[in-house]
Amino acid sequence: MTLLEVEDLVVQFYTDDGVVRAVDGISYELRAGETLGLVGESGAGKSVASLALLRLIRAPGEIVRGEIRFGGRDLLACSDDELRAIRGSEIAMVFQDPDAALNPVYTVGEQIAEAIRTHEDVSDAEARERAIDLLERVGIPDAPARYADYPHEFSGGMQQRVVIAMALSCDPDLLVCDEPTTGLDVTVQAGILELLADLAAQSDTAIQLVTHDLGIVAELCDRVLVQYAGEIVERAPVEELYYDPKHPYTVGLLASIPRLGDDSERLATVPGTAPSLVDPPTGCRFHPRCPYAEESCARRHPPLVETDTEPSAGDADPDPDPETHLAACLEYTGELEDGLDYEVRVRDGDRRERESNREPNGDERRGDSR
Ligand SMILES: Nc1ncnc2c1ncn2[C@@H]1O[C@H](COP(=O)(O)OP(=O)(O)OP(=O)(O)O)[C@@H](O)[C@H]1O
Ligand code: NI
Repeated sequence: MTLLEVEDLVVQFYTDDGVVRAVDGISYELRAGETLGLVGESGAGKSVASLALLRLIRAPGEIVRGEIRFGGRDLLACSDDELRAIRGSEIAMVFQDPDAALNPVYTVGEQIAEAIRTHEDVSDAEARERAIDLLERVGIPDAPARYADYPHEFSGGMQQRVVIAMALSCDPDLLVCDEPTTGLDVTVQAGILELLADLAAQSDTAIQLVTHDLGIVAELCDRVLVQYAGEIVERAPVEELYYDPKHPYTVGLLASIPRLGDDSERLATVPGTAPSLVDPPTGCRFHPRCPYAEESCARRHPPLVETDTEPSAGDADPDPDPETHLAACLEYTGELEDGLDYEVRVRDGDRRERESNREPNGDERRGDSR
């Protein structure tokens, strides 16, 4: 069942340097209970896209256009009151900095209990009991005693657990996590990720997860969106993205040979720099950095299309199946003359090597890539 549907979302910031189109016409959907990863290098617009879901874009920024349908309502058309009711009860957010999400003058227990009472008519005693249950559920040892502690009495990792407990207090349908473990040390990260993985597996809560970390994506996500310069350039189920990436930018990100189910692996750095969002490159925004760019790439903006069908130069055909592998590259509209030529080597946990070769003219040898 489709839970969230984003259509043609555009977010701009009005700065001294000009109009920054941080999110430029993205469309995607999220089904109940699934975990969707949003990856891409710094400045691609991942956080802005996530904040826009709850209309949390502040001046000098603005949502210029688009639709965000959630459970049948258009969040961009809701009243502020309606939106406030949805925020925290149906959609909850977890950001990178737990410190900023917690109020230093109240105990963590009070804050969680308060979050519960905001959305539900329960007695103080019941709110307290539920808050303690939540603290236990997110792995805070000695929860009844820690209820009365203040945020500064917790470590960063424990604070993030508290934030997640608060986010879960109203059993949201959608949890938006933006770099939830960045800044925490590695062992603490592992604990938080395990918690999120449990949540993803055990509850009906859908998760939209923004991260730089491909190891995290491999571990937690069902599907992945790759964002580049405000646009989605590839969309695929997680295994397909790793074993059979279709967009040259994704191939660049994966160049570090990520290992599925293995330790975290940061995204590789793609040579060149992220383009200006004030005056992005013409045609394909990735073309100045793309090893396969041809003259047409500077002229024609590639639509996000299915990668497995016969190439056609038509416009994007919105496919109702979110599992379909999509990429925005002229290769898939049949407009690239020489085709893509890359090799993806992925070693999985068993150390078996899988290869996927792409040769000029789109003649693809896949080996045992599936
Ligand atoms: N408050 C703001 N004022 C002006 N421009 C902004 C503001 N917030 C974001 N932007 C612009 O939007 C672009 C996208 O920012 P965003 O934070 O979404 O990137 P990101 O993909 O989340 O990057 P990171 O991985 O570093 O978090 C930035 O490059 C910046 O130019
Ligand atoms: Ni961000």
